[in-house]
Amino acid sequence: MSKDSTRRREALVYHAKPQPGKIKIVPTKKYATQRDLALAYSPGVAEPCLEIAKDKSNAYKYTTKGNLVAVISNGTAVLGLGDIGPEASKPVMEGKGLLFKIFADIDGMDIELDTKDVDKFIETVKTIAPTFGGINLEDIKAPEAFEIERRLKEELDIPVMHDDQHGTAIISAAALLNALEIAEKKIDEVRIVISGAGAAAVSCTRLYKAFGAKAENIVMLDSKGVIRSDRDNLSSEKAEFATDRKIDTLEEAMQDADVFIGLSIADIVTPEMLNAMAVDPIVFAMANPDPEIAYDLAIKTREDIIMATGRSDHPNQVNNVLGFPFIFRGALDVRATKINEEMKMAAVRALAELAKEMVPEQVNIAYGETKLTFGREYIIPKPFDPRLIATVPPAVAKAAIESGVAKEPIEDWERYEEQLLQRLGNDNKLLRLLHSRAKTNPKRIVFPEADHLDVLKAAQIVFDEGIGIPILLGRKDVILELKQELEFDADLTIIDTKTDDHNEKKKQYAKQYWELRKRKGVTLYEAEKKMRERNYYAAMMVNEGDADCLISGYSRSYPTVVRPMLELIGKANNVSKVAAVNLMMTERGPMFLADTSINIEPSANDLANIAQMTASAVKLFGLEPVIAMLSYSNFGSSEHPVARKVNEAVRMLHEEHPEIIVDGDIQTDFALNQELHQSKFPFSKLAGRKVNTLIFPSLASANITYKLIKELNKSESIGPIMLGMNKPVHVIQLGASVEEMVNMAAVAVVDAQERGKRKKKA
Ligand SMILES: NC(=O)C1=CN([C@@H]2O[C@H](COP(=O)(O)OP(=O)(O)OC[C@H]3O[C@@H](n4cnc5c(N)ncnc54)[C@H](OP(=O)(O)O)[C@@H]3O)[C@@H](O)[C@H]2O)C=CC1
Ligand SMILES: CC(=O)C(=O)O
Ligand SMILES: [Mg+2]
Repeated sequence: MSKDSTRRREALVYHAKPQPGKIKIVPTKKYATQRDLALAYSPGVAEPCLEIAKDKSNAYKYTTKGNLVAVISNGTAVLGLGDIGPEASKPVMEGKGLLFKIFADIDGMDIELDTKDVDKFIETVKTIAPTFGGINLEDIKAPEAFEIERRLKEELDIPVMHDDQHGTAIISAAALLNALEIAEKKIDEVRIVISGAGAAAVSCTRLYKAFGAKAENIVMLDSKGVIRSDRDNLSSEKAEFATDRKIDTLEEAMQDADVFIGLSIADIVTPEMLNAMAVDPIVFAMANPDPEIAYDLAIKTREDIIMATGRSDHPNQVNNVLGFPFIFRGALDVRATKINEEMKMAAVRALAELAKEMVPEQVNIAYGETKLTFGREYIIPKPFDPRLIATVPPAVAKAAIESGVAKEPIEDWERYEEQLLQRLGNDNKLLRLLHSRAKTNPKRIVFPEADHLDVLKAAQIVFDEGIGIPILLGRKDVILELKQELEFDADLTIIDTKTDDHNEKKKQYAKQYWELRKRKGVTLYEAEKKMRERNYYAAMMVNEGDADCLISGYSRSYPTVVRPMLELIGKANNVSKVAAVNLMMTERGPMFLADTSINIEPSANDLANIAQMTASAVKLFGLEPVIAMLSYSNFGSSEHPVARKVNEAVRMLHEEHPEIIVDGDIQTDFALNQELHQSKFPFSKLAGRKVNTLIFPSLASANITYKLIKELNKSESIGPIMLGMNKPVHVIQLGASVEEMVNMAAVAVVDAQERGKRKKKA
């Protein structure tokens, strides 16, 4: 199957499963008891109603209004797909809802209107506006988009922004300022070609002019060609950018141009046109999903190009996703009545400056880069940059206050920035980071249970996403049948360890296994029999370097899967006992829990080792471990051997590993509640820090806790991740979900990468 059709199928399944669409509404208040319900609804609900009736602004205090943004479209200019109708625009609008949430913790509600009539559109939005704190207009075609936005801005007292106009303008202006700096060109001197004269193009060009671009250096084109001043029937927006030059085509316009801005349609720029541009040409081909010229073709054509597209799969994504979440966040937080020019310019400057600062390692890891630095391939921050939330909204909010449109000015900026960072605490960026990191250097990964549908599905995702190259063990006929059913036609190694007796490797593995265990009562015949078992065969593959890593355990009990790993691969040289950690995605952020699976009653020494190994695992995820050694006691308050053992483990860790941030013995609530911790135990190494790792005094307590969190909170979890093994082998839970297996595969691949790096260094 071609890459395109795979992507198409993947996109459709993504939207359809496990439930149709991308967002849902969930309650934020308790609703367990009759009393809760009497507060949530009648009679209690009448009280906030009356307060709001007295003063409308109380809606911000008692309802979702202040954090709710409507994403409204009529589907007339959906991406670069054109007028495909309101229903067909819904996936894009839901997508914006998702982005609002994950990047800025704003609730974005999509609304699709079945009308092309400007007055009716405006009237409808005005009628529903009391519900919302802001209005994001989207994918409405020009020229209607201009009037709709202008009038709504005038008539509503909440921020209204047509994102295709201003979001795009803000991001592309920031990128343009930086690209010009790299090309050592001046904005008031460069010749700019704008392809497109719609909502996005007009607004972008206006903003470039506000930053100094000269009207006489600009040529704009629409579907009919160059917009010349002598052309008839130009709309007022097009007339604003009409040129006196006597040229008609894009080809002519591109001659000696310094900058090309594409906000039109796919594939209209040719290599010849790029070759006609001036030295160090700046090309922003922003049509979505396919740019005006494909990235690879452009790069191949001009070595000196500074190239950006609207897509996430190439360097320099100039896409309004970098803007709208953060611009609305800032506007909502000061209850701005508008998003004005000052706020837009502030966002441009904040974005442009951020690109020049040192990039945090977390961002390098997320994008599989060694070291992103300001330059041709990094002119604008990446959307997953965690600094955006603490940089752009404060800049926008400050500009709103200074320009007099903020109803609730912020006073404590430090506190505001802290609150902004906390908003991102519970998203699953850690998983994104893990997957991106795996994709930078995919490894050969054995799936010993590939004849199970879900395991094969996981292997398919691992392969399609570029996380790893699966090696499939199991009944060959079943695997082939399932592969066909899944339309998984990648050409992968399939090994049936039971029937494949001519397999030379199998004989070789049997011999090696026998060599390893012949003095432990194993005969060659038994060794040969063992190699018919997939988990033994798989472990042997990793041992012999025929695979880089393995995950198993979907269909077999934990001990059955762990045994061959321990027998054949064993623990690493510097480790006294292996252990296991589970990563849980909780409401307060990611939490690592150990030992959830291996050491039933760890000694003080074992606990210290577990903490140390867990600390290394936490670092694998790009986080700094802050470890609480849990107990039912606090800092020696109990003399019971269990409490004393934890206390002793902490003493050992402090002595032998002063670099690790760890303390205890400590009760769970004191460990997790920063204020409580600080007030009672200010001497603790954990005081003032957010604990992200919990080491339990026994397997029972760790295992019970992680399963409780998983079931009660429906938290996503990864693990148990094996710690201290000699090779990257990992065990999944019996009946693990496809997502869990894919995540574990990513862990195994990253684990293999890290070991590879360490080996190289040594
Ligand atoms: N990367 C990003 O963040 C963003 C990208 N975009 C992209 O920009 C494009 C336009 O969006 P938007 O402004 O909202 O849509 P509009 O419908 O408002 O504008 C489309 C414009 O493209 C022009 N056009 C069509 N064909 C050609 C052609 N062959 N040559 C030159 N111009 C042409 C149209 O001309 P005419 O006026 O004659 O009809 C019109 O002016 C889309 O591809 C969209 O995906 C938009 C917003 C953000
Ligand atoms: C990104 C966007 O808003 C568009 O292409 O329309
Ligand atoms: Mg759009």
